[in-house]
Amino acid sequence: MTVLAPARPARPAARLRWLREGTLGLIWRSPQARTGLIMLLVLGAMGVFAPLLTRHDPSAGTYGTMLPPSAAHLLGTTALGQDILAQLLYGARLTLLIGLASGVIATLIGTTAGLAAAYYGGRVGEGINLFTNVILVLPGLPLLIVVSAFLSGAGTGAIILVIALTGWPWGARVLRSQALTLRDRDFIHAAVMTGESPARIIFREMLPNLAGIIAANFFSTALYAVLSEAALSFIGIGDVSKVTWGTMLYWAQAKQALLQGAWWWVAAPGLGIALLGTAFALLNFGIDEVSNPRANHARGATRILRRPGSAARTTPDDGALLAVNHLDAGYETPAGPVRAVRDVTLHVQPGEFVGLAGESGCGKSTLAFAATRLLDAPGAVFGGESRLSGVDLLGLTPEELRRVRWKEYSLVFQASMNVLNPVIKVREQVYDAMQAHGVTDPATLDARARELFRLVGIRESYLDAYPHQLSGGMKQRVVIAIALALEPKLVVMDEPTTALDVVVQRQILQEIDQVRRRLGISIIFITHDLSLLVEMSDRIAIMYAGEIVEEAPAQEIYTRPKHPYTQKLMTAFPPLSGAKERRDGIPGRPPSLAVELPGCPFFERCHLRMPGTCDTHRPARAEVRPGHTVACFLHSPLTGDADPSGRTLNGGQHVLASD
Ligand SMILES: Nc1ncnc2c1ncn2[C@@H]1O[C@H](COP(=O)(O)OP(=O)(O)OP(=O)(O)O)[C@@H](O)[C@H]1O
Repeated sequence: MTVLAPARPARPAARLRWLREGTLGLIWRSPQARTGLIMLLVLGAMGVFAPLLTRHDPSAGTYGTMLPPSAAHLLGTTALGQDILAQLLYGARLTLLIGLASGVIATLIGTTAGLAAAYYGGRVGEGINLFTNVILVLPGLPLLIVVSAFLSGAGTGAIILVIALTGWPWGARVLRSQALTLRDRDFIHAAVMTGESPARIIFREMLPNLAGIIAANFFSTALYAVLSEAALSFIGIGDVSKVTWGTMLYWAQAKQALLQGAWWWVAAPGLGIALLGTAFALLNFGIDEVSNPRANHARGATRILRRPGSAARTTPDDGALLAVNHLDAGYETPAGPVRAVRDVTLHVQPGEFVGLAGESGCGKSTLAFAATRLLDAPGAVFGGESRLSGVDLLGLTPEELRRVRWKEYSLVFQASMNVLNPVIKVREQVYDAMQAHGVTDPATLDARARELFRLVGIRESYLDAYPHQLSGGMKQRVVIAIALALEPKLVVMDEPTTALDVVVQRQILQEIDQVRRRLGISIIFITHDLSLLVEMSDRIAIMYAGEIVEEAPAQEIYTRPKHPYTQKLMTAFPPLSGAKERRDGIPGRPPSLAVELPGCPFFERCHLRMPGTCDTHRPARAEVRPGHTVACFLHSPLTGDADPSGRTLNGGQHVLASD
């Protein structure tokens, strides 16, 4: 018997980034964290190389007392005749040691407690959580003072321990809440089901995903430790015979430095602590930012990184509702840009149903998101334009975009049903989009919601249900109803029914088609299922490796596919009727979108390839019949010289070729 194992769910990208780039690599990418790291290294070097940087002994009181800064004593001297620069340099050692060691211990305790509380849940989890909360609500400084007083005379180690023992709960709380959301992710369920031990799941599966938060926690605890040490030393708790920046402040205060005008005695350690605190804070914020790039990225604010001159390559709209012209889009990665959409031109006429098909990873979703300005970081548009009713969406301000979005065009994704808020009635959620665009009359809202539900085939009574009372198919219909609420001119549907069973899928698709005809809206429908598209679409565009390699009316592509890739795709799906046949699929894999190819991207897998031509020149899209274009040298003759930029040979102009 063959046992089919379910595909292992993918681990989140955050983890992969930490594994690939490492902590230092990510720190270096954030200007804040980079500055913090450089400051920390400089302060650390001061401590390490103190004997080389000063010839004075920090403890020896052999100089004049309270001397102001001079060439002999750059930062002046103390009331006991010690050189302040020497104290500052040597003091950096213990100050940093206390900060870093306390940070390490507190981070270890906090990480273990937070992860264990989240992973075990139940009584164990609650117990750990309760203990964490108790420590957290105890006022920090008084607790530190009490514990330190008990341990007075126990030395630097005791100070480190005390600070670490009072500094871990905040990190534990943050980590617990992050780990709780992680615990419900598919890849953790899969790890549990495959029998991995709790320790392995916590440390191998969960921990790397939380590396960014843990690193940020570490630096915030180190900051807390430095400030706490300074505070404890300042009030005389701790070992004041040792030189730290905190004890320097203690002695300055004890000898009334400021009252006697010796400001330099206070300024030097004060500045040191401020710089060290700033370094830790910058590292904390910077790591938080790079480990969670979405946190600082406004939704819908797709980055437009057009190359100079790229917008000038406008193609006439030909009355199209949506005119995507020479669009270049993709992702900015540390290894360089991934060009997931390459010089794509696609026009959608009013009322038209355009299908977009192609293998997984060929750039269909990136095209849909970039054209509608919904591509989140690290995604970006590198060039081209996307015009809706003549207005370039890529040039709109966020406010202009907000007004257009949902009213002029809307989107439905594969997992759209998950966007429904489980604790808000469906009716409210249908009203939301309409209210955001100025429809506020309750009677109008109610009538429109009922009409929408009838349109997508759901009983009106479900308007007052909560999402959890609906099946997956019904929820997806609700989302489609919401997408239609303002009667947009265009709806982009990215595999909207893939998560549903085939019967429900077919019903929903038929309803979408009816609604489209009734309302006269245009639809871009993305799927891997070419046979489905042939049934539904007016026109189909086939994408491969970020490019549209063929585009034609649906029946034309079905009966006369020209591109070898389309031909292979057509035969990859079994027919609905007739004898059973073995399907071979398409051997090989699509090329990486991170590299530029000199020739046709399908060359390696093509059964009709022409070495010397297809691997060295880029085929232009040529019109082989009215409305049918193909990018293949079997149909578009090789003309002119190869373009070193790797673009089409004829600048994207369609060449007429014989059928
Ligand atoms: N955040 C990202 N960072 C880097 N590359 C990415 C990112 N997201 C997607 N990609 C790459 O962009 C390419 C296009 O992905 P896209 O999701 O647009 O393809 P698709 O055809 O819609 O695939 P599917 O049908 O599986 O959704 C893929 O090669 C993918 O590896």
